[in-house]
Amino acid sequence: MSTQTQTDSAVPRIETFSVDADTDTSPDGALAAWFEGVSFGFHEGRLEAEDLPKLAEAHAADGRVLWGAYDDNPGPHAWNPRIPVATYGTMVNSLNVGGGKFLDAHLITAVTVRATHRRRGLLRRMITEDLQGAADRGHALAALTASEATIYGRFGFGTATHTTSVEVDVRERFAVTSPSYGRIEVVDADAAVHLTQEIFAGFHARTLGSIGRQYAYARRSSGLWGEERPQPDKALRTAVHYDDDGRPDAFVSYSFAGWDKTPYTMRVKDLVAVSEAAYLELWRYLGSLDLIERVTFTMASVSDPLPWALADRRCRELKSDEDVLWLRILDPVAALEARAYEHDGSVVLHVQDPLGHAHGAFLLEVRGGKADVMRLGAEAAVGLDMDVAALGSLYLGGVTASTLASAGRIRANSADVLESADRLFAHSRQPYCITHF
Ligand SMILES: CC(=O)SCCNC(=O)CCNC(=O)[C@H](O)C(C)(C)COP(=O)(O)OP(=O)(O)OC[C@H]1O[C@@H](n2cnc3c(N)ncnc32)[C@H](O)[C@@H]1OP(=O)(O)O
Repeated sequence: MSTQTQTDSAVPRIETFSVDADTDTSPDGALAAWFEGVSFGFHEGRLEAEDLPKLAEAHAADGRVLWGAYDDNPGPHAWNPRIPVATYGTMVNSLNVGGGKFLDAHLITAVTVRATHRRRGLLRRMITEDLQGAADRGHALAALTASEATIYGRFGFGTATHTTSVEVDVRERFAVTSPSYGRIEVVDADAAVHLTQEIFAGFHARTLGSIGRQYAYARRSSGLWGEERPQPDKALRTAVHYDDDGRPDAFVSYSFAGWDKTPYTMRVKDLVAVSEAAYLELWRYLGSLDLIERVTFTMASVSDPLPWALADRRCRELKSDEDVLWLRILDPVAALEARAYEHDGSVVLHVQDPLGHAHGAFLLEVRGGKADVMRLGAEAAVGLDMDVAALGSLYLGGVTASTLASAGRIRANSADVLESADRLFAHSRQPYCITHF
């Protein structure tokens, strides 16, 4: 499928296409040119022709829609004009919105604009058109993971989940004190590709804020594919934890940083567990690796139980806190009715949205954990007033209305309204997303 929009030949022509079994995967095809555009935008190397069929298979499996902006007026010696000067991609995957509920999210990825064409409104053009399309197709929200935190707020995205980066000293003083169970096995890549998918499915089903994973993930987490290319990553090892009944309930994939790096370090690439107990078992395993002095993990939960399970909690050093999921509410009625609530109550929200999708006043009423949301007239009394990006941050309960009010991101007409909004949006657990896309 391929569609074109507009145009006046002075501005790049935008084309969108999807990938299927018939897509040309030769180095001269539009798909290869699109990948070259993405690689250029993220400062990666040129594409290897042999990788194209596998990359195409992955993009087809994800149901991605690819956007390219083409400059039809290139200079005399310009790089191949078939390579887009801007790229953009979308796909749909599920977001866990708590209480065993899921919402299909419109995911945005692969956003690049070539330096020669930047700051002329190409991103704005693509994202504005795309968000309108997603809203027209009935998506209640869009999501992305951002390369820089300064880009997407203006388009209505707010940070909704965070992870922490930790370094753990696993020398003699390291000991996990929680009760031990089950067993660990090192598995080969072919088995790992299935096991990591199965374990992730268990994690996704129970974890607020989790986004379903794209096709390449299990291949990269198992070492069948590397990070840069769909070729084996021979340095990556995968260990799986099985419970007492032999069911796989956690995996970790990791690689050694090398003998020239001290302290000797194991880097966790991916670590997924269906329960806290299984998570701690993986740490017990990582702590048992001979010759290793330090383990690094960049995707720990902000409510990580590890320090509380260590004999010496100072073994775990917190290095940084990073935003992961950015949410953009497109339809406040559908989005707010879809999520789970742990407390009853009601609040009137006034939402400012420069793009219009979520603009308006809404009464959110929760009874018996079920939400009803009604659109009100502009004259409705204000409870909370916020822009749509703040609503995206509030949506999964990763930050409270009070904190956003303290930061000047929300205005409340009384302390009582803030307090009831805090209760209404709160989840007993912090949202945790370990999918980058
Ligand atoms: C979901 C993802 O894929 S995240 C990956 C994003 N991509 C990258 O980081 C790759 C490197 N960067 C780029 O390719 C480009 O600079 C992009 C895509 C970030 C921006 O593309 P452009 O076409 O230059 O953006 P555009 O001209 O439409 O700018 C729109 C607005 O965003 C602002 N903006 C754009 N990029 C940035 C930035 N990096 N930091 C701060 N503001 C930015 C512009 O100033 C403009 O603001 P305004 O309209 O409010 O005045």
